[in-house]
Amino acid sequence: MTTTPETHKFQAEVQQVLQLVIHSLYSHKEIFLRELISNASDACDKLRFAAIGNPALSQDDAELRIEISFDKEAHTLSIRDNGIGMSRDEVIENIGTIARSGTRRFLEQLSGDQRKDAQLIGQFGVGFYSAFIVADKITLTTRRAGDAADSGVRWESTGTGEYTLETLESVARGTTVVLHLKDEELEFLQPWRLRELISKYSDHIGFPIRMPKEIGHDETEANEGEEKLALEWDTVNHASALWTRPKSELKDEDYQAFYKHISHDFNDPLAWAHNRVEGNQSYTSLLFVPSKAPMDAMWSGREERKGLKLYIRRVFIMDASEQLLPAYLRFVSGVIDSDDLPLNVSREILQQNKLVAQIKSGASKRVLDLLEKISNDDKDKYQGFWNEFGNVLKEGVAEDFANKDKLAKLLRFASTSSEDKAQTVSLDDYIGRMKPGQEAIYYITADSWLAARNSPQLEALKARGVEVLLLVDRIDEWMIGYLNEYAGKKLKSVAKGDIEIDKLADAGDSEKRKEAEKAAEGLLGKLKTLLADKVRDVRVSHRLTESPSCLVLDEHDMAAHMQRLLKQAGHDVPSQQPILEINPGHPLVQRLETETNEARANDLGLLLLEQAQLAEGGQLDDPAAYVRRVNALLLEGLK
Ligand SMILES: Nc1ncnc2c1ncn2[C@@H]1O[C@H](COP(=O)(O)OP(=O)(O)OP(=O)(O)O)[C@@H](O)[C@H]1O
Repeated sequence: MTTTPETHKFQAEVQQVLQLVIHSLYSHKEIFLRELISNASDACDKLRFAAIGNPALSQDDAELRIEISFDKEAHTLSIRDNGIGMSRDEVIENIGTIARSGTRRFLEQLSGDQRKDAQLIGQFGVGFYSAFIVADKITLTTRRAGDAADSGVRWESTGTGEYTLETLESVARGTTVVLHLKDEELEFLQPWRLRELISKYSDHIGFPIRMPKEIGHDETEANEGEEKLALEWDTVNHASALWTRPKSELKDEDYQAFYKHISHDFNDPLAWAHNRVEGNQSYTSLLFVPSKAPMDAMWSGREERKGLKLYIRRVFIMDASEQLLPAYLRFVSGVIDSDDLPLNVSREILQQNKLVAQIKSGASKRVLDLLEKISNDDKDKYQGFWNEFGNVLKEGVAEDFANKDKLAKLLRFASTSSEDKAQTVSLDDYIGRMKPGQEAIYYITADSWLAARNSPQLEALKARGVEVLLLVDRIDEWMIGYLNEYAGKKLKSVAKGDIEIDKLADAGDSEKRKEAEKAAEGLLGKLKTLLADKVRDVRVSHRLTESPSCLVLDEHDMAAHMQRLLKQAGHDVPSQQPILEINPGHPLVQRLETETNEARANDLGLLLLEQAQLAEGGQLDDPAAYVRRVNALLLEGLK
C-alpha cells in the first residue's frame, strides 16, 4: 500500500547547516560522493553486526555491497546499499533533524568569516546534506533490515525547508539515494569521473563498491548497452578492510582517505601508526593523530568520546574509545581489530576484560611512541600537535602513572628563556641549559603569562641567568602536583619553600645576605606584629632583586592562584596564610626602617603586603584603603 506523501518541515538548524554546507563547500563539491559512500558503508557495517545475533536479517541478500549507477537521460545518480536501512521514524530522526546537539552549539560559535571556511565546516562532518551541493532534488528510498517488505519509506526534498515522506510497498532492504543533478553538475554522470572519485576517496571501503560494467570504449555504445546489461557490475574499489592490507601496499593517500572516513574530519591527519600484534593475543591497530582539534563543543567534555572503532575479525562491533584508550588520548581515532575477543562482546564485558586491558595499554604506548618520534624528527610538526592537544595530553601526567616519564618528555612549556609565550621548551631542553650548581627544575604557576613572566618571585633566579618554566594553563597546577621529578631532577616552584639560592650564589653573596638578615631583625619584628593576622611569617627574601616584597608559600601549600580558582568555583578552600618576604636592599624597605612617624610606617608596612598581593594577581581585601594609603604617600612626596 502506498500512502499519499506527507509534508514535513526541516528542523530549523538543518536549514542552517544545509545553506552553510552548500555555500562553503562548493569548491570541494565532489566530496558528496565520499560522504554518501561512507554512510552506505556504515549501514553495511551495522547490518553485519546486527546479523551476528540474528542471521535472518541479511540471509536473503547476504553479500553486502554498494552500487553506484546513473541515468544520463534523467540526469540522476544513484547510490544504493543493502545495509541496515532505516525505519520511518529513523528517517525523520536522522535526515530531518540534527541529532548531535554539538553541531548546533558549534554553529552558534562560528563567526561570519569562519562560516566561509570550508576547513572549519568540514570538521563537524557534512554528511548526507553535502549531496545538495550538486543536486536540486534528492529522493531517498529505504527499508530497515527485518521490517516487512511493505514498510519501505520514500523521503524527498529539494533542500529548501521541507521534505515529503511516503510509505512504499516492496522496497528492497537497505537504502537508495537518488540525486537529481543540477544542470551544471552533469560531470557526475561520466563513468570515468565516478570511478576516479571512488578510487581517490573510497578505495579503502571494506565492502565492494560496484558500477555497471562498461562495454567498449565508445560512450554511445556504453549508453545503449546500459539497459540490457544493468545487472552486470564491476567492483571498482579494493574492497578489503584497509588495516588488513600490508603496509607496503598502502600509500599515504590511502591512509588519509581512510582517516576522513572514520573520523569525519575534513583535514588530513597529522600522523598515524599501523601495527600488527601477534603473541598471547593478536590484533591490528591503526591509530591516527588529527592535525586539528575539532571545533565541536563536545570536545571540551571527556564523556562523549568517539572515533576509535572496535572490530572483531573484520566485523565492526562498536565505537569503543573509552574502553580502548585512556581519556587523555581522546583525540586519537582509528581502528582496533581483535582476533581473539568474542563477537558478542558487550560494553560491560569490555570494561573488565583482560585482553582489552592489554590492548589499551599497547595502544597508549603506540600513540606515545608516535608522538615521541614526531617530536624528535620534526619539531614544527610536533609544535603543531602541542598547540592543539597539549592541554589534553597534560591530563595523562596525573592519570597514567605507567607512562609518566614518556609523557613528561613530551611536555612543552613557556619559559624565561624567551620573550614569547609560545610553549616550546621541553624538560630536556631545560636540563641542557641548567647552571653549574643548579639542582632543581624551577617553575612558577600563574593566571597568565605576563603575571608569571614578571613575577617578583623569580627575580633572583633571573638575575643569575637561571631559567624558570612559566606554567599558565589552568590544568598546570594540578598536573605539576603529579610531576615531582624528571630525569633525577626535582621540580620546584619558585613561589614555595626554600629555593636553595645559596647553591647557585657565590660565597660572598650569601655572607652579604646573612648580614642583611641580621640588620633587618628589628624591622621584621615590627612587620610581624603589624601583619600578625594577615601573614604566617615575615622574612628576608632570597628571591628578590628589584621588587620590595613578595608572597611565598610552604613547600606543600596550594598555589595562591589555584586557591582563587577553587574559591571561584564554589569550593571550600581552607585559607592558608602566605609568608611575606621583603627585600632589605629596596629603597622602600629602607625608608620603612628609618621612618619615625608610626602611622606612616604602618602604611608602608601594609603597602609591602598589598603590592605583593597585587603582583601575583590577587585581590585586596580593602582596595579603597590601599588607594588612600598610596595617595597619602604620593602627596607627601610631592610636597
Ligand atoms: N545509507 C544509509 N543507510 C542507513 N542509514 C543512513 C544512511 N545514510 C545516512 N543514514 C543515517 O542518517 C544519519 C545522518 O547521516 P549524515 O551523513 O548526515 O551524518 P553522519 O554520517 O551521522 O555523521 P557526519 O555528519 O559526521 O557525516 C546517519 O548517522 C545514519 O543513521
